[in-house]
Order: sequence, then C-alpha cells, then structure tokens
Amino acid sequence: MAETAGGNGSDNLANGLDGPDEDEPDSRKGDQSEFENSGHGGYDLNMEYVENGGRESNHMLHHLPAIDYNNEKIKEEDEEEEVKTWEELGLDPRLISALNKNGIDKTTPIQISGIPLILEGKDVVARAKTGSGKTYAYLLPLPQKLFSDTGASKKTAPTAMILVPTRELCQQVYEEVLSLIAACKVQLKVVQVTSSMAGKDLAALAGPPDILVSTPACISTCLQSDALKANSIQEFLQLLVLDELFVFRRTFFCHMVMKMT
Ligand SMILES: Nc1ncnc2c1ncn2[C@@H]1O[C@H](COP(=O)(O)OP(=O)(O)OP(=O)(O)O)[C@@H](O)[C@H]1O
Repeated sequence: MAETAGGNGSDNLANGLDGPDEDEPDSRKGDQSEFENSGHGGYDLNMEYVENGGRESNHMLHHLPAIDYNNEKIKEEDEEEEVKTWEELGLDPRLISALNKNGIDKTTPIQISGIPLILEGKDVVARAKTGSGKTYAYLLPLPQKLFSDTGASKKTAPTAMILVPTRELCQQVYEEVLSLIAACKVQLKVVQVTSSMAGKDLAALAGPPDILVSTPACISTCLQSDALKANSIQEFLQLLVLDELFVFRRTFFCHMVMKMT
C-alpha cells in the first residue's frame, strides 16, 4: 500500500490516461448465498478500498489505519471478535431501518471494523474476502456523513466520490446508494457518470452532486473537458472511496489521489 500511494506525484490531475480498462469483467457478483457461504474466516486479501475522510488526512497510505485481515490474523480475531450491532457502530437509525427492511440485521467483521473508523473521519484501507460486506462497510457511513452536511451553496465539486474500475460496478454501486438514500428519505443528489455516456449526460455534474459514482477513466475525461475542475475537487471533496483499489495500483490514478486529498 505504501508503494501505491507513495509513488511520484503527477504535475497535472488530468494527465496520464493509462487508467484501468472499464470493460474489464465485473468481478463483484456477490449475492446473498455467496455472502452466507463465506463465513467470517478465510479472508484472502482480494480487495481493498480507501476512504479519505478529512482534509487534514495524511496523503501517504502507509500511514493510514489498515484493516488488513489475512488468514492467520482472522483466526485470532474470530476468537476474540466482539459482535456489534448497527447501533453500536454508530449508524444512523434511518440507515439501520433501511437495512432491517432488507433483512440485513447483523453486522460483518469488516463492517464492525470499518464503519466506526470512517464515521470518525479516519482514512481507511480495508481488504477482505469477496462477499464479506465491504460495499456496505464504506457505503453506509458515506451518506450518514452527508446527512449533517448543510450543503455549501457555492460548492463547485461533489462532496463525495466513489470510484470503481468498471461500468458494471458503477451501475451496481450507484443503485445501492440511491436505494439507501431513498429509504432514508433524505435529499442528496447522487449522480453516476461513465465514459460511455454522451457529453450531455455530463451536465449532471453541474449542480454539483453530493455523491458522484464514476470510474477513474471517466474522471480523467471529465477533468480534461472541464466538466470537473481539479481545483474545485481539492476544495470541496470531503470523502473519496476507491473500490477494488488493487486495480488502480501503479496507474495514474494513484497520483491523482495524491493530488485530490
Ligand atoms: N451485514 C450483512 N448481513 C447480510 N448480508 C449482507 C451484509 N452486508 C452485506 N450483505 C450482502 O452480502 C452480499 C455481498 O456483499 P458485498 O457485495 O458488499 O461484498 P463485497 O465484500 O463488497 O464483495 P466483493 O469483494 O465481491 O466486492 C450483498 O448481497 C450484500 O447485500
């Protein structure tokens, strides 16, 4: 991880178009049965994410608190791990209610570890086995942190960005965010943009959204076309999620993150 974020900085956010292929097959097809079968052991370090929770945060990922479950460590944690409720994680009652309506009433280890840290505004790198609930681990705190955001009326960039490597994942995460926000009955503008969208669709970025779900390649295009402005992102972005972080390693995107945070 240190190597990933500690690489050479880029001089220009819009430079370096060697981003990941957005047509890469969607690796996340986790469904309920997959989740149930995964148990809480055997984490195989196959996914990571970063949440940038504060302007004062350190730019070097190796300084971040890391939730890093490997097979050996998870056994120890399984023995000692305290099961916590959504309430004990500090989750907003509206989100808990939304989860309960979908029959999700128990927390998973990655959610127990990650959600409180993210709510505290810490930067987090987390990895756990497919189907272990990582998406909710970052998705639940995100709107919650925006519930209390009175909304800077003059903001010119999204408050939160979720970046995923493929269009399929983008659509999937976008729908999950929309569904959570609808269930909570809060007014948050959520926008999805991908490289396959026509220029006129980028008009949705004007406004701008509270939460933007996109891909690195598309963000690069948006920066080049001025649909997004690097300076505005630096000023207004409060939360950044990189889902499937390993895909972004050694790409221009690492440099971009260094600039944006
Ligand atoms: N606490 C929970 N209780 C029950 N089901 C859950 C819980 N958290 C998530 N799920 C469900 O488990 C499934 C897999 O979760 P999710 O997609 O978050 O896994 P993931 O760790 O992100 O997987 P991947 O590495 O493939 O992205 C989803 O259907 C999700 O709705």
